[in-house]
Amino acid sequence: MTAQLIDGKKVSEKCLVTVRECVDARVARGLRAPGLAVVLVGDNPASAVYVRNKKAACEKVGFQSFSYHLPSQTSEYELLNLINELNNNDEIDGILVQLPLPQHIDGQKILEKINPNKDVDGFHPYNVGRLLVRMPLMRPCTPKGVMTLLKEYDIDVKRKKVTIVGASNIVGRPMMLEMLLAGATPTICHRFTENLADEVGQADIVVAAVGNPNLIKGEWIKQGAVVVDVGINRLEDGTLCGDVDFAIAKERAAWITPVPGGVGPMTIASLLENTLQAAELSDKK
Ligand SMILES: NC(=O)C1=CN([C@@H]2O[C@H](COP(=O)(O)OP(=O)(O)OC[C@H]3O[C@@H](n4cnc5c(N)ncnc54)[C@H](OP(=O)(O)O)[C@@H]3O)[C@@H](O)[C@H]2O)C=CC1
Ligand SMILES: Nc1nc(=O)c2c([nH]1)NC[C@@H]1CN(c3ccc(C(=O)N[C@@H](CCC(=O)O)C(=O)O)cc3)C=[N+]21
Ligand SMILES: [Mg+2]
Repeated sequence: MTAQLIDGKKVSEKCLVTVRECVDARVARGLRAPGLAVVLVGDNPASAVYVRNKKAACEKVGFQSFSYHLPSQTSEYELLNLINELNNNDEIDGILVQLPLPQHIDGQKILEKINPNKDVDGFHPYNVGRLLVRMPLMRPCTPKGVMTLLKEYDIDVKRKKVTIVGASNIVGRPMMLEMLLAGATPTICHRFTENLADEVGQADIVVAAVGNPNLIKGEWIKQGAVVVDVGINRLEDGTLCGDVDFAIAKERAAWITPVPGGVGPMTIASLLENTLQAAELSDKK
């Protein structure tokens, strides 16, 4: 079997058109365009690229974007103060603090300072808890993007065995909660999981989110499975690849996401959807 490609770039563009239409309709009704604040601390080159992409996406859909680029020696106190200002700024509907933060700043403390209604990343424990108890509000962007992508290709997750490899707060764990909410039976694997090959081999749907190129061998994939590769790894020659051995996996899977052009663009699309949702929430107040 040769897998069909899941085109995240194409689906993300469709999502952006929908967001754009909603923004135009808001503005026509005399409402503000949604505003997104992106905060970057330090000079991580990868982070700078992502922040640029987010800004460009904001412009495409007609959002107002606010950028804050702070030096790497910014104190935790100064960053908390900035977030306080952004929480109180009525032109700002969404706040995104780019991760990772420098070592001397407690990332969890920063995320908890963000007003949960403006937490468009969905990383605040309040929003994670809402997803856990089946009352999602702001849903973490990458897992939400994966669910949108599967839905767009009519890939039903209900009753399916889903193996998620990687258990981070920003991808693996919320991915598990999304799958559970959608009626799948998720298994989540991490560093201490024994027999990773067996866990992957039993899955109808595999979601890889580790950050280790080719950790997942193509031969592990069950015939006809769906492979969603969240991993983004930059190789020495400058090219990007995922966590799954794509060439072999695609000869076994029914569906597979490429890297780039798979989950990455969907993360940005979800971010814009969440920011629009946050603006709509604040209209009601
Ligand atoms: N496409 C997109 O939009 C996005 C892509 N990414 C990419 O996804 C990948 C994961 O990101 P993120 O979740 O932030 O990464 P983290 O490093 O925070 O988490 C990685 C997870 O993988 C687990 N892990 C590490 N080694 C192994 C192993 N050998 N076997 C099984 N599990 C292992 C870790 O386990 P433990 O918990 O035990 O340490 C951890 O749970 C990265 O490549 C990142 O660039 C991230 C965000 C968005
Ligand atoms: N607060 C916060 N929120 C995040 O959502 C967040 C973060 N911090 N820190 C870093 C990770 C990583 N991440 C990506 C987003 C888009 C692409 C993306 O658009 N990728 C494209 C191309 C990437 C490229 O060409 O470099 C693709 O896969 O096709 C990738 C990775 C969001 N993250
Ligand atoms: Mg994300």
